[in-house]
Amino acid sequence: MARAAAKRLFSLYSCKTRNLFAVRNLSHHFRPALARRTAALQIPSHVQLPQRELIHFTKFGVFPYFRGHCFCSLSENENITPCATEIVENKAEANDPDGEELIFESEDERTGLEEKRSNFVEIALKDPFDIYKELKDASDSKMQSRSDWDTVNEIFRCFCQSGWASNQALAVYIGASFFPLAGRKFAGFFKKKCSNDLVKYLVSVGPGDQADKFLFPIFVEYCMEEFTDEIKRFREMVESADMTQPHTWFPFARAMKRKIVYHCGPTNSGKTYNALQRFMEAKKGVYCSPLRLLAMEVFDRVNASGVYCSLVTGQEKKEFPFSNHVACTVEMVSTDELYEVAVIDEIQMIADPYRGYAWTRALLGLKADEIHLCGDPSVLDVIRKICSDTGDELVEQRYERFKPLVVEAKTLVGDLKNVKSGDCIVAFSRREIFEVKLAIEKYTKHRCCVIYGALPPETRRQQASLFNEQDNEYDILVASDAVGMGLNLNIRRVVFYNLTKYNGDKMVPVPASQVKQIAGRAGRRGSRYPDGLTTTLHLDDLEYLIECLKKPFDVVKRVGLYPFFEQVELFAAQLPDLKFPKLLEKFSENCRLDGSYFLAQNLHIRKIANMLEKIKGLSLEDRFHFCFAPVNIRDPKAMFHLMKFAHSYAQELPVNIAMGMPKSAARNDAELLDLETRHQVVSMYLWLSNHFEEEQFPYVKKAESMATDIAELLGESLLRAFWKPESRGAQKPKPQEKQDGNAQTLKALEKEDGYQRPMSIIKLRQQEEKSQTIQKPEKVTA
Ligand SMILES: Nc1ncnc2c1ncn2[C@@H]1O[C@H](COP(=O)(O)OP(=O)(O)OP(=O)(O)O)[C@@H](O)[C@H]1O
Repeated sequence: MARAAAKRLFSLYSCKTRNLFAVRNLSHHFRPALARRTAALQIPSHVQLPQRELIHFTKFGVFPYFRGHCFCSLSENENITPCATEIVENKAEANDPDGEELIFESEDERTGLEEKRSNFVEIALKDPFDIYKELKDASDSKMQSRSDWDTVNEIFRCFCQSGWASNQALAVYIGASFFPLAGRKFAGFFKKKCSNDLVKYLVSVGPGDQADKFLFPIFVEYCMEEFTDEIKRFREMVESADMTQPHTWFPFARAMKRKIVYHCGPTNSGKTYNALQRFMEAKKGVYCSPLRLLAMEVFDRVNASGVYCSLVTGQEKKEFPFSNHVACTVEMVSTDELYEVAVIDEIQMIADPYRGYAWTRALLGLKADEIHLCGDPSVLDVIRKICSDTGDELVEQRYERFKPLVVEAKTLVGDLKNVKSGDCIVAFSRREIFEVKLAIEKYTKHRCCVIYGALPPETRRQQASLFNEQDNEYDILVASDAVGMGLNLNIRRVVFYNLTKYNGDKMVPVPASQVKQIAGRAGRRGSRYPDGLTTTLHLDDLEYLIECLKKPFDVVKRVGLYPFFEQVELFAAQLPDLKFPKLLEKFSENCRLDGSYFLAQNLHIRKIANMLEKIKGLSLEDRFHFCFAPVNIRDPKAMFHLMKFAHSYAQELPVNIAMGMPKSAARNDAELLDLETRHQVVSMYLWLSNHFEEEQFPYVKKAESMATDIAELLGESLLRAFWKPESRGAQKPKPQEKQDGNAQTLKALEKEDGYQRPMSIIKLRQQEEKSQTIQKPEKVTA
């Protein structure tokens, strides 16, 4: 009866938009306890502790805690105040139309428990606060039987190890690392003071979930009295890592009435063209690019059209006198300047796990009357949501491709001899790119230009213009996914050499959005090939290509966010003894985000932070900024130079490039790799000179000229490249070997009459999966 009454106390609502849980119909019995707890804790609303599923409602203790994204808070008059306006009834409510009853466990569980607890209803339903008070006031407990005592010990052992309780405890600011100790102290206190009835009740329940749920609210009462300092410290730490309202970080932008225009459509549909028209018309404008290369293209294009424009990237600043326009990389955009028009290109990259935060910062922080976003529709929903938070007006403009992309069903039937002038062969590793180039140049009359990510933008541009020009023999382009963005290319047909790539761990199919972006490079309005074609080398991959092209864009729900240095500094003040890498780790663990954001992946940053630990004399701010230097963390030579730069900087010595300049173009792949690394080192030097005190980087001019020379040498080397590729350091496994030990290597497939890639990896995977499912019954029979 009492239990039924207790259960009638609550019902859950969830907010469709924010997964919000709110409490209603609180009984008079429980309301004061609830109010007391929430008020004492001052639990803020709209919070999410990352990767944690937090507290729901404890069985009898009514804790207004949260799950998923948010939880509710109490207003001063003790009514439950939902944290969002749009409250929609959830499943629990549907089960319980009157909002009268909340089912906590299955019918069977409940019946079992009812029986088990029939003798202990009083204890089970008692306010945990009262139980705690009784324990506190009690004299030491009486002797219990050996077996009861063993059970109680086991119950507390389970409680202290309970992931559920540890997670729930976060909501009352008991950190995961402190929880086991707090649990043990609580166990000691409880066992010392508990009454016979309590012991009997616990023994009847036994170790496990039910006991944990019974003990937890009492544990909270205990902690709130015993560990006020620890709770305060943890709360302050969590609050200093609060990233729940990033739009409030930019009060000036919030004070403006901004108009956001979303140019939404596939590649090659004229989005950027239209946005740039507005940019050039404006009195003052900024263009934010995902790549240095694209910023350079826009810089050249806009200046060529008679509008003075400056260029700002991490590595260079080319300021045109009297220019009111600037083309920059998105990370470099100023949120202090006032602009009439801003363009943020490739806005879908706002969801990029590593760099997305830079787009978020630009979108939230730009002080521009008009902001033009260009990109595919995948992030449209989340942009709508962000605009509603910021109060900006959003205008959506839809685009279609000028001419549809046509899939060639014939494919190259596995033979690179079938390439034609104007083809771009796309492969997803450097090794494959050079293998393809080698094969094409060996078996056909065509010559190849090459574009991949490790090449400097200058070299990529040089290769692109060589390919675009008609009066030379370089009529084939072999490229990585780097071709998907930023270059104006006259591509007739995009041919996918394969459709899998290494993700740092294993070979995976290339995501559909990336396939679309790359395939979309074929055919360009106003170019030699206005109609675009795409196909695969291998017939087996065609199906996947068509599937990707047909697939609608995935809807992205969250965008990247990363703290500013000031936030990390504030957080560091709470944990003064922690080393920087540990600090970053702690921040990631404890930061709170609203449901529209995720914390950017910071593996790269943490790896550099770890290496910097060996260097003494760097301030926290220096360490933070060094971590963003553009370096390939898998290239030990480049990492070595970064450490050297940091070391000199910490010693307050002039930072020297300390690297020789190669005399000639590369004669083999090892030399080509070396040139790539050298360019990276010089580029890093330039980046550091732009981000740290200039006086400490006196060799900027030298670095600039080295960068130009190395880029030229790289270009020359690529034209001569007629060798087998080598690996850089610990390389990825060869795709075929990784997927199928029996598969022939690429080399073995070089046939006398042409060059064939081994069988499609996607096909191989499907075959493997099929054979596994066929084999399964055999295993069962065996
Ligand atoms: N109105 C126009 N007049 C002349 N040329 C145009 C026009 N619109 C677009 N173009 C040209 O068409 C090509 C594709 O346009 P644009 O780069 O703007 O497309 P996009 O949708 O932004 O594609 P992507 O996402 O690949 O950059 C460009 O070469 C551009 O100069």
